[in-house]
Amino acid sequence: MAAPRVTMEVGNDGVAIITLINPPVNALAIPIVAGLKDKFEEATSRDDVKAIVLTGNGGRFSGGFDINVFQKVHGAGDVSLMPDVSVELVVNLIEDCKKPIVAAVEGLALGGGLELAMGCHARIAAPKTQLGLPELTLGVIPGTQRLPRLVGLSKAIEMMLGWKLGLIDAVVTSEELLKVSRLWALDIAARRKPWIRSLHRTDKLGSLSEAREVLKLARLQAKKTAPNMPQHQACLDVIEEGIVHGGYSGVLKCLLLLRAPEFDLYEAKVFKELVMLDTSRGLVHVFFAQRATSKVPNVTDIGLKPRGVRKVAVIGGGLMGSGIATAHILNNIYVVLKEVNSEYLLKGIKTIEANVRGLVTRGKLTQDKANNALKMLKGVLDYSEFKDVDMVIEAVIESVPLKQKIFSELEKACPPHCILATNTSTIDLNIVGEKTSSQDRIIGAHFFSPAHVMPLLEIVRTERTSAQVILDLMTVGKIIKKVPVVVGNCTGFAVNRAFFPYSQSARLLVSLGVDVFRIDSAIRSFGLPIGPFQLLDLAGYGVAAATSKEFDKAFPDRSFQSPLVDLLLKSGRNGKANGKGLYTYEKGSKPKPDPSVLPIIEECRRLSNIMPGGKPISVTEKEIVEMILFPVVNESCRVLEEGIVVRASDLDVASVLGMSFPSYRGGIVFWADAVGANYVYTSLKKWSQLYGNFFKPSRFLEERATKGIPLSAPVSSSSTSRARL
Ligand SMILES: C[C@H](O)CC(=O)SCCNC(=O)CCNC(=O)[C@H](O)C(C)(C)COP(=O)(O)OP(=O)(O)OC[C@H]1O[C@@H](n2cnc3c(N)ncnc32)[C@H](O)[C@@H]1OP(=O)(O)O
Repeated sequence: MAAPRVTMEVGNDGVAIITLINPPVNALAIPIVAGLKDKFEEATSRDDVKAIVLTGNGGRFSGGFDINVFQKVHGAGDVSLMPDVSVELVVNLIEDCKKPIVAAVEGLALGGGLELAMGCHARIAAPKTQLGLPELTLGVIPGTQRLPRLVGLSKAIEMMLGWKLGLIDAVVTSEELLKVSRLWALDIAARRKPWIRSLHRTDKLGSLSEAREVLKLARLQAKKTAPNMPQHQACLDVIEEGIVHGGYSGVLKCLLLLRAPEFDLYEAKVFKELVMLDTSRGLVHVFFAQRATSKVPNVTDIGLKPRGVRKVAVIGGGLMGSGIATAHILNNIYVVLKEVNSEYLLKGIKTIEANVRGLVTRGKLTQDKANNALKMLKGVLDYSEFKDVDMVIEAVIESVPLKQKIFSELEKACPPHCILATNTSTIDLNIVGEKTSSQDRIIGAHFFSPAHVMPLLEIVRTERTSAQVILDLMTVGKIIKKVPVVVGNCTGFAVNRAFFPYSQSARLLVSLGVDVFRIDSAIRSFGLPIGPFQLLDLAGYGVAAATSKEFDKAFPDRSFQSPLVDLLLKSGRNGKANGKGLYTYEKGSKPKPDPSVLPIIEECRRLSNIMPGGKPISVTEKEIVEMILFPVVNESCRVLEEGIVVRASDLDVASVLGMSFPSYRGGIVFWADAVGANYVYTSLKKWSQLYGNFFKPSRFLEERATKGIPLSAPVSSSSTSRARL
């Protein structure tokens, strides 16, 4: 790949076209920032240049500042590696330039890319250009000063915290983009169009008291939605600084935030809280980890091309099947939904319609798109439509004989190229396909509920699944906007396997005398959206009892058998499904802890009989979190050792997207390394002595902790002799 560079061409009309070239997204890498400075200086000083157009090569303006530099800053702990974009380039060379500059924007302008465009004196865009300030998702703040001045404070805050607006001067076709931008720049030079420096504008800001009111509401909102992410509040602080003291002061303060070590303690503190904080490290890690999942050795690097998947059959119209069907039709893939009788079929179709309507109600889908999606669905009761399907996803109940029967039938009903996928969350795929001779095209497509919303697709392969089939499913996964993570075949695969101790340790803590609702609250404060017991209510106790059995069977040496779920079921409770769980559920209000469940919990403790000396143990919130999550880290270590995932960061992505582990903590393995393998190991060892084998550290954890090797370091070939991948 050619080195990143910036080019400049001066036309006969006196317009200099400055082009960013750094495929695939024209990220603002250090040489690009330097190149931009050079070219703007040159264009400003050349007499034959009357006006300037800034654009990106290859149909994309810029994906923003080069995130690799963040990683370098985190690695070296040295913030001076960040080049100064905001003042030297955007303010001095672009915004304050003596010649008009127009941004010709196409494809995307994100983060620092959008900031460059906003520093220009006008912006012309091609249709469907994606504009955004995703910096908060990386733990840092965006340029905060120009956007409020260009579009107003409320809209700017909306966009920085995640939404859209209109800050473009004209939208033209791709073909006309450069032509119109050139003319626009010349019009500004000739004063036929206004020469606007966005940092000077105040007309959209409103009065100071209005601004303070908007900021107050935004702060409250950010406190609720992003409680553990300091960058949100910092972003609002810096906006306020610019509104009170002027745009330049705001920009300078942003700069101070980044360059804090040279400045006073306050800035140093804010700086530490943002750029160098674990929040940013975690989020940047997840960004790259997510992209790494699309690189699977011996699948994506052997020259295979994905085959098109146009028609998919889904077997089973229950919650999972209808969610899976919804995900496909929303992305233009034709779906045949098969059920065993018309009553179940109708129910499945109604669920799909409700899924689609729900997206329209929440403003996530237009009515037109919803109608088109529903046209892509056909319900059937037999296999006659299966003769030309490219993939089948079986999503029936977890019954081995039923799945085996279905796969034998599929072998006869489907064309030979058809991918045969199962959505099982626990059953060994070799057993599912045992009665067929199509093991090479049998694969796990493990969706997470609700399947049309949750972003993770766990792709489970066996030793016999062909690379082509894996690649095809990865490609479909991306088309239906999931993040596919390829994993090996074992009980629970990667996510449920690593997280089975999560609910078990929560129940163990209850048996040791810790309050159910305190446990949920500690886990929520840590950053998961709901605690293990609210999750239990949501999933339903039947599901919990069934999956617990699978794990008890597979891992009897380290499974904690709590009587809690059985006792709850016996008392007529089934969680959210019947409105009677550990929480009470009333329409329109949040679930509330149900005090009438306390006698059941007392009975559970009596039956477990594990409280030391018969008295509840005393633990801090931090200990609660650790006693629940360190066993998850421990099982993750086994997943890593057995080669169930390609790389440790795949488990990070899977934990974030499948279990809602907080992304700003970087995922389960990244977090464990941040806490320290040795601390995890010694804590587990201590608890295993006090409370038994459930906490016993795995061999892998012990070895890494005692040798001081990070858990995320690649597993050596000798220890992956039993590798599944
Ligand atoms: C000072 C400034 O205000 C601070 C900043 O600008 S911070 C940066 C803000 N920008 C962002 O957060 C954008 C991040 N990028 C994205 O969201 C998406 O990559 C995208 C929407 C630009 C493109 O998505 P898509 O087409 O699906 O391609 P995707 O696979 O994500 O990316 C393609 C490649 O570009 C890389 N890339 C994308 N954006 C990048 C960036 N800003 N810096 C460095 N590399 C980047 C990816 O890592 C990936 O590399 P790989 O092929 O080696 O894995």
